[in-house]
Amino acid sequence: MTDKILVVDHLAASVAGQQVVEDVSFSVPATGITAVLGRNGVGKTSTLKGVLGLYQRTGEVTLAGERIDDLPTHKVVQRGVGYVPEDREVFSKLTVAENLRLAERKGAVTAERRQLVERLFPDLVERRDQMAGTLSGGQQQMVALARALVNDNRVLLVDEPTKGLAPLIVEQVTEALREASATVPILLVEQNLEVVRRLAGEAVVVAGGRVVHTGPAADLLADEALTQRLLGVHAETPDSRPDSRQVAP
Ligand SMILES: Nc1ncnc2c1ncn2[C@@H]1O[C@H](COP(=O)(O)OP(=O)(O)OP(=O)(O)O)[C@@H](O)[C@H]1O
Repeated sequence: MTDKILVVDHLAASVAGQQVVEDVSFSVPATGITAVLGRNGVGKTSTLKGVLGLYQRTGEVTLAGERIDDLPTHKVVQRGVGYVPEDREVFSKLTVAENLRLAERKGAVTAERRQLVERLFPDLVERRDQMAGTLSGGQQQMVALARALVNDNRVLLVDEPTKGLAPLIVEQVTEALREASATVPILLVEQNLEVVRRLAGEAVVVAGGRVVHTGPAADLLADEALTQRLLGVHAETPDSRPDSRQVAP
């Protein structure tokens, strides 16, 4: 029995003939939230896509002790890797309920998962018949999260869920992720360091397509010099405003 749900070993990924992940190794604990941090364009999203097989990759990826790097994306997903993409990718011409139904994997939806989604996102229950394209950005993010959470996954890969959202909605999404993380481990790409501070147990910092730091998120954020060097921002104080500390471009 391993305490790591996902192990990524010397992952390299390329797209359109360009190498976008050079050599990334890290592991995701079987509980809690692990944050992937780094400046813009360093390869955070590409790392998630490499794990999923959406980008051509080499290296080893192990899920609960089993290799998944030789599987096509749909099989990686079937094994229990949920994905919430950065741009949400809801089906805008379908209703909220239809978006959720399409995401349901045979045998992966349980009564507990449905209840969790309904508890976390009461607004979506009310809006179940509304076209997803007419929802606000925050509501669309909730649809994207709900689609991953309705299935009994072994790990979730969540890419910048608070990007572009108003502070109140950032708060709601943060709370939803916190509650969800009690039921499934999460690998979270996130630029808002206050959200990271509140959610993440571990942090993985990427620069130039490589991992340059791993360790407890709280230790990284408490180290002003290190945070400045790796992320280009000053470390936060507990009373810093949630929307004021983003990783520098
Ligand atoms: N489909 C693609 N075609 C061409 N280049 C790409 C593609 N996807 C990513 N890249 C390039 O790979 C590099 C890493 O991009 P990636 O989106 O993984 O970075 P990121 O760390 O997630 O950035 P951000 O924080 O801005 O979202 C960038 O230089 C980007 O331009």
